[in-house]
Amino acid sequence: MRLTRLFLLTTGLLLALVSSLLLRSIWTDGRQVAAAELGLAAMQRAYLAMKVAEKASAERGPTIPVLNDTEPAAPAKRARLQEFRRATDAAFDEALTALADSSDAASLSTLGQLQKAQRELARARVEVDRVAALPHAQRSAPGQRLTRAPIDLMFAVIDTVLAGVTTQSAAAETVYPELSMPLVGARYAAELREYAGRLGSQFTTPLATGQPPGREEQREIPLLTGRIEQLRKLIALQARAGHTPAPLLAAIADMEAQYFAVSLPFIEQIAERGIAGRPYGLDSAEFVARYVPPMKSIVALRDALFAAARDSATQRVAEARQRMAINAALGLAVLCIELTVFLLIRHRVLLPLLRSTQAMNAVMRGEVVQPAANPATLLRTDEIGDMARAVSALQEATQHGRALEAEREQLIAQLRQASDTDFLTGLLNRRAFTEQAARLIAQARRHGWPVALIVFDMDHFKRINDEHGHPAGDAVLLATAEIARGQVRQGELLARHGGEEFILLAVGCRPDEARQLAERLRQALAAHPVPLPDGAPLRVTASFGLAWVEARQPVELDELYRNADRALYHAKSTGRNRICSHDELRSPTPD
Ligand SMILES: Nc1nc2c(ncn2[C@@H]2O[C@H](COP(=O)(O)OP(=O)(O)OP(=O)(O)O)[C@@H](O)[C@H]2O)c(=O)[nH]1
Repeated sequence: MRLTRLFLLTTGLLLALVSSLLLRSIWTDGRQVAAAELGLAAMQRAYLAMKVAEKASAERGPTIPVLNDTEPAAPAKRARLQEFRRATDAAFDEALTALADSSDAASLSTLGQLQKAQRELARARVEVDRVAALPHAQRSAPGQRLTRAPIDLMFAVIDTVLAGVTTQSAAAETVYPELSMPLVGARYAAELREYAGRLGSQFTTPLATGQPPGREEQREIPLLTGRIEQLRKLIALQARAGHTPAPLLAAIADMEAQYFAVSLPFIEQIAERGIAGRPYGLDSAEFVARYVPPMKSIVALRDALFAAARDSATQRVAEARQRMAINAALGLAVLCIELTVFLLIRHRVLLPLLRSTQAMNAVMRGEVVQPAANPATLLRTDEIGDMARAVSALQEATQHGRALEAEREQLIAQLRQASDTDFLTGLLNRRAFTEQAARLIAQARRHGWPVALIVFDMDHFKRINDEHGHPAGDAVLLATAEIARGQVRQGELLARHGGEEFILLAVGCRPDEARQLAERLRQALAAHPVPLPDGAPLRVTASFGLAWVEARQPVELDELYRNADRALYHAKSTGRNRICSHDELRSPTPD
């Protein structure tokens, strides 16, 4: 796998891992926040239901004086009762509205329970009003217990409301179990408030009538006192479990000081007197004035428990939100670092590596290449800088070597050409001619081609040198070479054979064509006077010796040359500026 790909892959995997861890953590915190918010909302609805219980319980306070009133329809007592009833109704309205706004199953169930309690309360109130309208003598007739029945109906209302409270509290605990402790405590406090109220209610009729408590009251009082003590212990247990905030401890201490240290002993004393048939020593109004206010400490404890639950949940929500924010920021930072590291490694390692590799490949292919690294990379002091410098040095050394090689080859070519070429005329020299002619003759031999050889020599050349000087002789040789080169065709080999003698080999050339070629050369030379260095034209001629072999005849260069040379000699000796062929030498001369 290529490094770039491997690096991309590992970076991607790392990113995926970090992102999934972060997302998981954010998702967990998000769920906790959502659960806490749901739990808080459910707890608030439970609190509203407890307020209903509190108000409906408090409504019994002004109900009992109205029921026991000696003077029916006493306006002040009636007005007070109406005021308490309105408070209960308002508490019902608030709780029912909140429950109706929430669509979960627990809220619907609690809504049903509170609506049932509302109907029960309506019936209880009707009963209260009916009994209160009866003549006093009828209401207070011993054994009739007419005033007790409506109060029992009101107790039933509280039981129904508390069932709703339990449903709603359980819902809050289910979605957010951390609320469990304070909510249970608050429920105990609400129950304690109710039972404390009921305990007080046992005495209002006996106190109003000055009678000892009836059989029913005597049975209820120890039951209620026992339940109250039980709730006290449960609340104390709740308070001892885990960390209890200072305001909560203060509320418990306040309840102990006000209700348990004062009100409860007071009520036990009243009960004792009543059961013993002794005078109570206070009327119903005085009893209410002493017994009811300390009960506020129980409600205060309930509210303190709610506040503790709310604070704890709110704090956890804030902590979870903070964690989410920190995790998101951390995640973003990790992503940025990952990306930066990736770009840095790509820019500082992978790209220089790639460029160096490309440079080395190009060097191997012998291509002209761009620099192996940019100037900044070459200045680096790390390993990549070392590598870039090494590759760059290799590149330079290779380029230098190549330049030397090219120079050497050029030199060899020049030397080869110089060794093959006649320095004066630029034609092939004798050695090169012999070499190349041997190859051509071998080729002609293989194919059975005819071959012709023409040897020509300048006439009276010594005289030219002698009369016009050696440079003039050189000029004549040069001009002769030029003229001859103009007559030569592809495949014909022309050379300066030595001194003022030239040689021309024509492969695939028949005898008649060879003679025509020699004639063209002779005429061309004769027709072109050579301009001497002093400017004067000089007419020059040459004599030609011609030899050949017919097609498919054995051919040897040496033999051909000997024949052509003899023919040339003959041409010289028979007048010069003429062509003589070897066959003429063989044929008998006319004279
Ligand atoms: N200028 C010059 N002269 C050369 C060169 N090579 C040979 N010669 C001269 O060519 C002359 C050849 O003379 P000869 O062999 O006597 O022949 P010739 O004078 O041409 O007489 P024929 O061949 O009989 O017509 C000599 O004087 C050589 O010195 C050369 O490269 N340059």
